[in-house]
Amino acid sequence: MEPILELKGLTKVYPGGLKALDSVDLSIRRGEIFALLGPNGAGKTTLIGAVCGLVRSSGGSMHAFGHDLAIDWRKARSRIGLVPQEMATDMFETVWRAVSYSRGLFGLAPDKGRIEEILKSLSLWDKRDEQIRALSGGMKRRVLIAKALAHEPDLLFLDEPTAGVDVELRKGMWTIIDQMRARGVTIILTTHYIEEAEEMADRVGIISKGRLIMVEEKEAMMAKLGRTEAHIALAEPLTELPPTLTGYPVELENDGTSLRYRGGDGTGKGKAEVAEITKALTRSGIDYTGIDTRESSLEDIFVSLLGEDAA
Ligand SMILES: Nc1ncnc2c1ncn2[C@@H]1O[C@H](COP(=O)(O)OP(=O)(O)OP(=O)(O)O)[C@@H](O)[C@H]1O
Repeated sequence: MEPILELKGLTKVYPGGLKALDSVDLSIRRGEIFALLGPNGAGKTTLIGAVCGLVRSSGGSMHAFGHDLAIDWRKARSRIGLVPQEMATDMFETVWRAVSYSRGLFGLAPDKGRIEEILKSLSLWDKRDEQIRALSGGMKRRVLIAKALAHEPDLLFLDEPTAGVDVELRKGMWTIIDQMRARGVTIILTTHYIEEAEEMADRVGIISKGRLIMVEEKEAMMAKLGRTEAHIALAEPLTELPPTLTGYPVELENDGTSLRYRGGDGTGKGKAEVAEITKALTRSGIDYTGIDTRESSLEDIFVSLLGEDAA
């Protein structure tokens, strides 16, 4: 299937010489949720801005829905929605007017029923006649989402949709994003909350210093780069490892009072090896009093990848 968005060699050099995007290649599939992860200043907002026409790219090409954005920008633009990080909307407008206006801006016929549906799904219906400035931060953010949904985009960018909102609202946002996906909207989100990518995304891209250093299916990334770490507390300290543990990635720690295992590949191999190790200990007559096993998270993977990139 043709990608919904295709970037090739996308580059942005800001006046002054800073290369915010360095030859980014990315294909987005129809209907997926793609999470773009990266530290502050990595280039996430610049990438979104380039696709949405807010930032002029310095090189490369962008195609959306088969249209070359450099030529047919208008045709593609009406199908792309953006929820920016910050409110750029009239604070004195009412919620209803702001959201209805967004629909009109894209040339769609007014549809009160659709606006009502959107406001209800975002729990903004009761606030429809309030001025935006009177809303809480979380509600303002939902107004931004409502505005972006009002013109029924097929491709939606969410730039840090849950930054600064409380945990409860964040979970509520995830539900809304899930509902959008169910309607067939393709979603690209940037986030600082790796938990959010772990929860929501089908694929994850990691960007650092303007370079897309990895793009993978989330599950594949976790399987490829995931690790198991286990600490086995020993009943009596050891001075050296028993021969039965030769070949396993284990070492003694805490003055020989525990064993540390670090290995596996995120597909369950680690847990299986830890079980073998405990059997080997029993065979060698070594007692243990507890095992603490932990699978690495997307966060661990992210940190280790960025560590490599920084080196
Ligand atoms: N208008 C601009 N002029 C010059 N440099 C800019 C401009 N906008 C962004 N930059 C720089 O480009 C780099 C990428 O910025 P960008 O906002 O795309 O990063 P980001 O990944 O979205 O960061 P954050 O997570 O903090 O939002 C940063 O070094 C930033 O300082």
